[in-house]
Amino acid sequence: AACSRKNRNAALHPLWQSPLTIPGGTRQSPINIQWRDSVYDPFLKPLKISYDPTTCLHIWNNGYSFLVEFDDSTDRSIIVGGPLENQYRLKQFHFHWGAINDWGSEHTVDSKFYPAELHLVHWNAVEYPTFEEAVMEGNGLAVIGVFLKLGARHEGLQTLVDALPAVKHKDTVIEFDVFDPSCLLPSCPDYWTYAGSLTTPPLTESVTWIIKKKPIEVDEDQLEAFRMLLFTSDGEEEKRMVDNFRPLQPLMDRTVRSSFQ
Ligand SMILES: COc1ccc(/C(C)=C/C(=O)O)cc1
Ligand SMILES: [Zn+2]
Repeated sequence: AACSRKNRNAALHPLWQSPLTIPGGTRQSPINIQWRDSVYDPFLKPLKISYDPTTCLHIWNNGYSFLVEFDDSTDRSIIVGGPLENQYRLKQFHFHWGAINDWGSEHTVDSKFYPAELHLVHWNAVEYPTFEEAVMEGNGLAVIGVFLKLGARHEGLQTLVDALPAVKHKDTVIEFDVFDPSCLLPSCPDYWTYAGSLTTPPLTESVTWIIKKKPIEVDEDQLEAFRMLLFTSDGEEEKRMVDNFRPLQPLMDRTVRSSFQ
């Protein structure tokens, strides 16, 4: 008799209709960073960041977040050092945030959520010819994560916030041709680093994560500006773009290293 195949649907994430867990995944992101379990690595170098503000191109609402995308055809905006063996080119940055200030970040520190998290996505253009190919390789990407906490207004972020109404709907783009993302980094050099993955499809295990220890401060109006964006296209029933973060993933056989004692 034909064997009956139990049709067990893997849990699907409401946002992307894609599996929450990657079969065979051993290095998925995000994770909780347990401060006392992180291991100080004295051989970690300082992270060197050099961005050329004129490589900024545009802001795009891709229906999941808003991406600020950069011209990555040359090595004008790069990071090097830290845990990285090569230099990596800046491709885009984006954020994850909640409907309210109690949650929104993807990573947590000692199980604490921040209201939002910035991801600066870089790729290994030394070893791979295109971003798309780097996305598929274990050392293909390096993402700097910066936590956002509620506090003083962030003047550098405000120029970005002022442009958001122009990309309210999914698949809208606005030219944004001068911006220096280093203004969004905390001055403290301390970071954690671990081997992980993308947190949206294709969820590939290609990311060296560099999570800054110190958050930056933004004010309530700036977080509210994120929350007035829409997941939906113009003309569709409006769905506010909020809670666009992936659930925490198991640490499995990984150690989080710290650049500080
Ligand atoms: C090739 O298609 C891609 C889609 C998304 C991404 C990223 C950078 C996802 C994430 O930020 O988690 C990369 C490639
Ligand atoms: Zn992200």
